[in-house]
Amino acid sequence: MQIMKLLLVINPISGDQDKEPFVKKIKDHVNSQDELDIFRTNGENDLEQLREYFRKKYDRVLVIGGDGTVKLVAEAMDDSPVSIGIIPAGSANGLASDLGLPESPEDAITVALGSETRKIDGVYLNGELGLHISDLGLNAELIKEYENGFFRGKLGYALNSIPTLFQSEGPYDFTIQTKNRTRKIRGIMLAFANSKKFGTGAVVNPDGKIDDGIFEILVFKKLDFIEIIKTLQHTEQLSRDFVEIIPVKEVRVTTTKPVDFQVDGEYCQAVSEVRARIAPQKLEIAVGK
Ligand SMILES: Nc1ncnc2c1ncn2[C@@H]1O[C@H](COP(=O)(O)OP(=O)(O)OP(=O)(O)O)[C@@H](O)[C@H]1O
Repeated sequence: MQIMKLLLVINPISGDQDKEPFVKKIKDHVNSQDELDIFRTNGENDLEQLREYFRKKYDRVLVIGGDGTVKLVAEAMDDSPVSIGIIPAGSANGLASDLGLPESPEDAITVALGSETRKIDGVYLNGELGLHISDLGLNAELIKEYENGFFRGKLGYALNSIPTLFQSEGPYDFTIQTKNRTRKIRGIMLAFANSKKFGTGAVVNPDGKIDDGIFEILVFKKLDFIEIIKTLQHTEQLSRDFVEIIPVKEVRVTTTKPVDFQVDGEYCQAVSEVRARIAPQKLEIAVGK
């Protein structure tokens, strides 16, 4: 029998839930001869510490956390060819939901250790790797408030959202430069979307595919509750008065004043320029038994 070398990366605080029951289930699942290294994130110098782990060759990296933790692992492993198994345990889990990964811990562990894998694209944004959806404007403002707020988890996000929605500094004037064209569009938020839906399940980018070698620029022009409900129902075309969609491989977005910016649910800082380019087939994720 082949001995597997596994690295388990756990974010102890994501999604406000205890991860130890997951660890126990994983230990029950793997063979007793398998090597299992465990790293618990501390939120301070995780990237440097994880890079040390990747001096060793692993057969699979298992991640218990949200999108931010998957992104951390992807950055630490750089171009190492090992595939990642995701056990979703964040407040929103956008990437896992986009990939159709199971929500129940038992099924997620089976898939995370399974043999069916899928390659996905990444997007470099000002040199930082994003895997899911990053944005400038309203959603980044919400994430900033959430990170500064007292509550975590979905309820925390909702509670922190309310004041921000009324105090948002937008709309913003976005200048979007692609190879052949420069456009100026006013909106409350501009997203760089590598996939279809937000972690909440809202389908904001109906044509988005996480492995097609392109990403979409989405400019949301206004807060329109009817259109937001359509995104939750996944059915209808979204109106161009609500969102404008531009497929790109490379783009430069500038604003007249600094705008809050987030990558995969992690607040970065306010910026007035984002240069983004696709990184095709960047990561391999376990998606089936
Ligand atoms: N031990 C820790 N203490 C405090 N913060 C931590 C710790 N470990 C990781 N973090 C922080 O957790 C964040 C990443 O969380 P992650 O995105 O995985 O989960 P989440 O925010 O709950 O979920 P989601 O991104 O799906 O909404 C990073 O900002 C990281 O710095």
